[in-house]
Amino acid sequence: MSRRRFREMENNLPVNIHEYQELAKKALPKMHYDYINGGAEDEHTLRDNIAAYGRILLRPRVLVDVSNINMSTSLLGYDMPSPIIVAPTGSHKLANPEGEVATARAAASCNSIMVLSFSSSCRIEEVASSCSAIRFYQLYVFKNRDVSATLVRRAESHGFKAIVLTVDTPMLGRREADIRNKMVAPPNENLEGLMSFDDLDSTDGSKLEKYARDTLDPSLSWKDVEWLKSITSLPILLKGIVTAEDARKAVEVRAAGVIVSNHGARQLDYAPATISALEEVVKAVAGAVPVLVDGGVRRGTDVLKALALGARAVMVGRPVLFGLAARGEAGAKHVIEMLNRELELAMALCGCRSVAEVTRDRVLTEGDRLRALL
Ligand SMILES: Cc1cc2nc3c(=O)[nH]c(=O)nc-3n(C[C@H](O)[C@H](O)[C@H](O)COP(=O)(O)O)c2cc1C
Ligand SMILES: CCCCCCC(=O)C(=O)O
Repeated sequence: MSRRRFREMENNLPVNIHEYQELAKKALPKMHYDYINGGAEDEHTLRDNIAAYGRILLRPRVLVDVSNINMSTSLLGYDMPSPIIVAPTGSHKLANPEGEVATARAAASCNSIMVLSFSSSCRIEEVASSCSAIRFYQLYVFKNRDVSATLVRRAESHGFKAIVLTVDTPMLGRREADIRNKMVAPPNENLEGLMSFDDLDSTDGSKLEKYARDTLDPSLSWKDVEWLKSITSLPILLKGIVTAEDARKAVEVRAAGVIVSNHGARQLDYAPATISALEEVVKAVAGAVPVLVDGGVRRGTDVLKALALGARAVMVGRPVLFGLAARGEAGAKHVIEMLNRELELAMALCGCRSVAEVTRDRVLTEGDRLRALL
């Protein structure tokens, strides 16, 4: 590439996640963009996941020497240069033909942990051999438990370091854009030889929803965490918890971590925005295990707010897919880098030199403002 062309591209690089979203919308067929961007039913929670961050204000402290900012932290004993992790999202080949392999390389080049989705469009083995990095594997439990168990064993034997069990999806949420578009997901190559999907074509509506209805086990319950423990020695994080009651149960069943998530508002509409549910969960867990959060993180300041409310790390879903759709691996990498740089700046401007200094008093929540009026 000529130096001039390179400079042109550099000058036109998106400067924030919103611009990546615009580019992704232009780049993708409507069915695929709607699948990635959409939420369940009225999309109330989808809007609120983002809006709730906007209702939290920052309380910066000044005249702190911030010439060195250290964003590093650790999770399950693994050191991370920043608390930003790639959330599990299915079917990356919808965004880019290289799929999860490109995303894995992008995350690895930022030393960021990636959680590979059970609904990955690339094979576990292919992702594992594409680059070396710490990776976790997200699990759905199918009616046919052998299928899920086989994938867990494959992930474990290919070096994945933890299982993220998604607990908010006994059935797929009602995503009306997908129904209208008759959404078809690319084949999950990991399931080749394990199951067949003959009658999906007969469905008039979201084929993804039909596939989920046929496969996901709606009887999954707390006792099944024991089953999962019996088939893997990896630590298990539970993803999709938004209440103190369930957070306490997660600790009781000895989960290694809790992820406050509403599945990017794709499951139960009118579930709370995750940043509004975070503190309740953090208090209930009382330091027993790390608490992560995802949903609506679009800015470094959002990450800082989540850390201040007790999150050990945050996961980002759609932003990485927007980057991938817009510019492939380079775009996904740029998205992670941009969020890291924004977090660094937010920490400096708030007078926080390390994540340990991002304390509760750096944020003013809606609850704080209401309590101040009493
Ligand atoms: C296109 C898409 C696919 C997703 N696929 C999965 C999945 O396979 N497994 C899972 O546990 N969560 C899945 N999620 C939810 C994400 O892990 C995460 O909770 C959510 O994207 C966070 O919200 P954000 O997109 O606003 O960052 C998916 C989300 C999106 C947008
Ligand atoms: C096996 C069920 C399909 C899951 C589709 C991926 C997903 O979680 C999503 O939110 O979309």
